[in-house]
Amino acid sequence: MAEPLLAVEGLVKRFGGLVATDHLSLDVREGELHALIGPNGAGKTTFIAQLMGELRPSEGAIRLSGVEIGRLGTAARVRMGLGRTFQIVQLLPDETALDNVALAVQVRHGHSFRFWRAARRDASLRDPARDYLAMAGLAARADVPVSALSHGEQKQLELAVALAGEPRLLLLDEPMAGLGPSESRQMQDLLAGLKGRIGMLLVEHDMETVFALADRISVLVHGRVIASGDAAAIQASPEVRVAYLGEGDV
Ligand SMILES: Nc1ncnc2c1ncn2[C@@H]1O[C@H](COP(=O)(O)OP(=O)(O)OP(=O)(O)O)[C@@H](O)[C@H]1O
Repeated sequence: MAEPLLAVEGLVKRFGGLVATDHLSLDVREGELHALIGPNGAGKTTFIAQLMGELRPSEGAIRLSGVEIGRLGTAARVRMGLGRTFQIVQLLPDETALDNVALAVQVRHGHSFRFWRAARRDASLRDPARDYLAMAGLAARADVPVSALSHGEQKQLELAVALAGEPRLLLLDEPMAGLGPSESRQMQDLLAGLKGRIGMLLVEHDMETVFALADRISVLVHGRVIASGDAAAIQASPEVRVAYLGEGDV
């Protein structure tokens, strides 16, 4: 069988006596959207931080297309095709939407921030940046400063910035957080459009979104994956009902 895009095996993270990640194993296949759900404190943020190289695991392996990346720094992982969006938006508020994406294109090209002012008018950065904005549904808002964008548009812009890194695997940390119903629908459509092209690991509390989008869902409780399967299997799982979703809520 082909190597999955992401393979995590037996990952453990201890904080003193607390086991925040408890022998966690999961994989994401090429083009798959795999959702990770779990109650507050289950260890989702800690897991993403280990995938990105922001936290060093205590034990276990993380492989990207078969290559062990668990000891690499964040920048090296990004160069190998890892990308992420954040729970709380991390954008340059005074710059326009287009400038934020063009800067991400420039970083991927390996240029230093020092040349940013000169690069601002560089078509080789701005043309691809417009394409990423369009992929995130923001073509018409290119020249608007971030601070004047709605919260939903800022989340879309974060997606465009992440896409500018040309990730093979995109970690999405609560992309629906704080969005209204129509903004949520738009974000759902955008993510649905990326399926099949980019592997995605989606951490999300919004169950409607998770059940609508995910090819597979893994349920994390106290740092352990207690169930993994498609939406129907997760909704039918007695362990999930008891441990997480609450009897009768699904
Ligand atoms: N740096 C740290 N030192 C000690 N304990 C930590 C640290 N980071 C996280 N924890 C603990 O690890 C556990 C998992 O936390 P984590 O933030 O990963 O959960 P989560 O699933 O992301 O929660 P939420 O949905 O609220 O974001 C919690 O018990 C938390 O208190």
